[in-house]
Amino acid sequence: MDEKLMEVLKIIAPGTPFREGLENILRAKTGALIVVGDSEEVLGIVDGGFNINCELTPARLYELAKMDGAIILNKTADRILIANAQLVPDPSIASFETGIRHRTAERVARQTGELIISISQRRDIISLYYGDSKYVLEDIRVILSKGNQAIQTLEKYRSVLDKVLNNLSSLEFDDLVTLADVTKVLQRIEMVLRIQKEIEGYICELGTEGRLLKMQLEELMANVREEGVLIIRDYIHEDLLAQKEEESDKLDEESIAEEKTEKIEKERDKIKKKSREMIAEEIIDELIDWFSDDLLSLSTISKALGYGSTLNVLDQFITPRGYRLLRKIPRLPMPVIENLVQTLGNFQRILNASIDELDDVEGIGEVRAKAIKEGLRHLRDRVGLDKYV
Ligand SMILES: Nc1ncnc2c1ncn2[C@@H]1O[C@H](COP(=O)(O)OP(=O)(O)OP(=O)(O)O)[C@@H](O)[C@H]1O
Repeated sequence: MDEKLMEVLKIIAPGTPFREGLENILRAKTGALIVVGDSEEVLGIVDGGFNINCELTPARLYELAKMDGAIILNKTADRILIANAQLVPDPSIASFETGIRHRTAERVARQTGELIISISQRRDIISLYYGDSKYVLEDIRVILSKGNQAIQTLEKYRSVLDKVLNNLSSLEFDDLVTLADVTKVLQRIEMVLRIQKEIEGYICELGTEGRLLKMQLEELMANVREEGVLIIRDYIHEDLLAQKEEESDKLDEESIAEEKTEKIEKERDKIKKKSREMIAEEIIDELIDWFSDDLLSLSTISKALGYGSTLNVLDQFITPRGYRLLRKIPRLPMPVIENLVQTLGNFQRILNASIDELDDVEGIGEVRAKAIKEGLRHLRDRVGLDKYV
């Protein structure tokens, strides 16, 4: 579902007075033609009508729809501005609709870029026209049942994802991860994110009726994206990271003056740390976009991480930097994790470091060093236990 449609659906979501008015018109079978927006383009093609300028209530909208002609609302659809208006769009604009009402709606949408709603008198449907697009509203019950089905699918996918994530953790502790393991987990994460997008579309269309679905979705999606981003940060190839950092550095140079004052250097450091996170975020979004046509293949994912895409590349062993597992240790802030990874290099070295070695890292004192050791031990035990659940 595209962003524009999401916006449009929010305006007429169930629970709003506007939607209630539309449903009343639909039931009464009077038909209607409603323009949402009073831009100059719209006013330029309005002929006649009564100026009303009152707050939109379901009853008022319903009563006014009994009159011939179109109703013009403000952009946020909470005021009725004009009723009984004749719309005169440019007749040379192509329209593929048959009835005059729908033809007018399509033409006005194309000409003005506003949202036009047409309710058919004979057929029980509400059609939305925005720009060059058209969307026919479905019955809420149908969308609810689609949404519930999607949630059930998501539940299954999520439980498989939890297993593969735990399996990855276990391999990471044993230093036995291959690129294939990493790409399989990312593939699973992308599947889950894709279903999430679909359900968000339903929630948007359902308005207040989608509350329960929204709560279920939030619970099921807890941490999924974050885990994906951390996995990418753990495994993105050094060369790709360096290349992407160089690209974003160039952009920064344009925005930060060239003076080498200490403050600016610090600022730069902050941007650099932030940009690493952003690089991972970008990759995860890229993967969702690619995913829309096809099941994302493991070699495509490995390529996105900066490794080759040949088959045997997937068999190679790789060691994570450690962001994801370290993030699970309570009260260990991200800047400290960043220092750990920068100083010690990778997860195995962090795992096997002595208290003294950990103590030497910036931001870590003896107490914290012990807490890290303890945290990693707990985590390892938990990962081992979860393997058998
Ligand atoms: N240019 C227009 N400006 C304002 N209102 C219009 C315009 N064209 C049609 N309408 C409204 O649409 C009503 C129905 O027109 P018509 O029966 O030709 O449409 P239709 O597309 O067949 O719609 P339906 O599916 O509801 O029958 C008109 O009575 C009028 O209120």
